[in-house]
Amino acid sequence: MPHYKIACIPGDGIGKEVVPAGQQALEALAASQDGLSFSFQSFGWGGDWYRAHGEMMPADGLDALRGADAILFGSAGDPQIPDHVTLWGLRLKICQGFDQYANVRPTRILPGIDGPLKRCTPRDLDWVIVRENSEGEYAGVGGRAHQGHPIEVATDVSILTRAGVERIMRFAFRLAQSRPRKQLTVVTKSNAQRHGMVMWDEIALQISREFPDVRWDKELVDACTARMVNRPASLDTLVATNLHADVLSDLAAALAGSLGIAPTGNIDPERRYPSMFEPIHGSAFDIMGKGLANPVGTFWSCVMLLEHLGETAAAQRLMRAVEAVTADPRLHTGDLGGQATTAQVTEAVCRRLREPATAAA
Ligand SMILES: NC(=O)C1=CN([C@@H]2O[C@H](COP(=O)(O)OP(=O)(O)OC[C@H]3O[C@@H](n4cnc5c(N)ncnc54)[C@H](O)[C@@H]3O)[C@@H](O)[C@H]2O)C=CC1
Ligand SMILES: CC(=O)C(=O)O
Ligand SMILES: [K+]
Ligand SMILES: [Mn+2]
Repeated sequence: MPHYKIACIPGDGIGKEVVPAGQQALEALAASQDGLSFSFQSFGWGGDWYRAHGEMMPADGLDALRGADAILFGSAGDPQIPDHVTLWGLRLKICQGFDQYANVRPTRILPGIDGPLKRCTPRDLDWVIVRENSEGEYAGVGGRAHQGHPIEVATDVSILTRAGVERIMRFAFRLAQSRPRKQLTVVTKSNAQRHGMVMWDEIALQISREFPDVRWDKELVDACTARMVNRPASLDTLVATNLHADVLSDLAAALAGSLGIAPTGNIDPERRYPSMFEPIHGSAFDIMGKGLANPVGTFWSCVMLLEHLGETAAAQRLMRAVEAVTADPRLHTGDLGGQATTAQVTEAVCRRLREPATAAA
């Protein structure tokens, strides 16, 4: 009988609201499916932990997570603490510590959601962005000197390694191959970034030869933003560097209706370590603590978590429950133009999950 240990890290801001919602959905799922069970361990790391202990998580915190089957994460980001301290002290510490090098970000226009593009139907927008999640612009390499002096200097050096690019390209081609259209767009900037991105392009070509059945093309990142808006149906799977994909995926989420619905998996494809699932959004300082956050991005992240565990039927059941709820505009939160609260949306999803399997399935 499958029993899964899930580590929950709500973190900061609306993470504290959406992660408990995700846990409730997983509990409702288990309660209504024979043989599926979870135990949850919650970690109070983040800004409050920093105020109490001077660090975002304990130095040996990764050891406490190592035995988990998966991690459900909220957000790192506190209005009183610099953003680079919160992000590097928690989320990136886990992503890098567990070498979760593939960040996977699916985007679709869910039923009932009115996207901002007037000529884009739900059939036209069905993307997965693969974000390199271990190096590139967010490698953390660089430094600052002579602070406050006129000669002050600061660098963030983008690092691309052959090993790092090969593994993310292989992952992206394989993912594209598993989707019906078998199509990959390699996002680049090899006109202006004339070293790392040129190697990126060369490795894409090399890896493409292992996947003769995948159709692929290359797009400069600036032009890619326009293509996402003007020709969404021409895209399917995309692969991009850490920074490029970070930006493109917020755009993708907005084009699908809201930042509040989009999910992420921070995946270790080799399964040496637990993978971590989270909504793509951050702490949302403007709405935190008010019970207004859209929990759909977290529910969808739970769907990805279940898929990663091989619980395909449960994943589909949760996704259908979420889609049934987004189809009802009375259950839309403020980011989607509605008035529903986090609790109302969560209760509606859980109610559907508790319905007899045939009705919900
Ligand atoms: N993975 C992580 O831990 C991330 C952390 N952050 C951190 O979060 C903090 C705030 O960052 P921002 O740039 O403002 O991005 P954000 O994603 O927190 O918010 C951007 C806008 O989207 C809205 N929004 C986001 N999620 C929503 C939801 N579930 N329901 C309804 N509305 C939602 C917010 O209200 C805000 O207006 C910063 O400290 C940042 O570093 C940001 C992105 C990811
Ligand atoms: C930090 C951030 O924006 C992200 O992980 O998407
Ligand atoms: K997040
Ligand atoms: Mn982001």
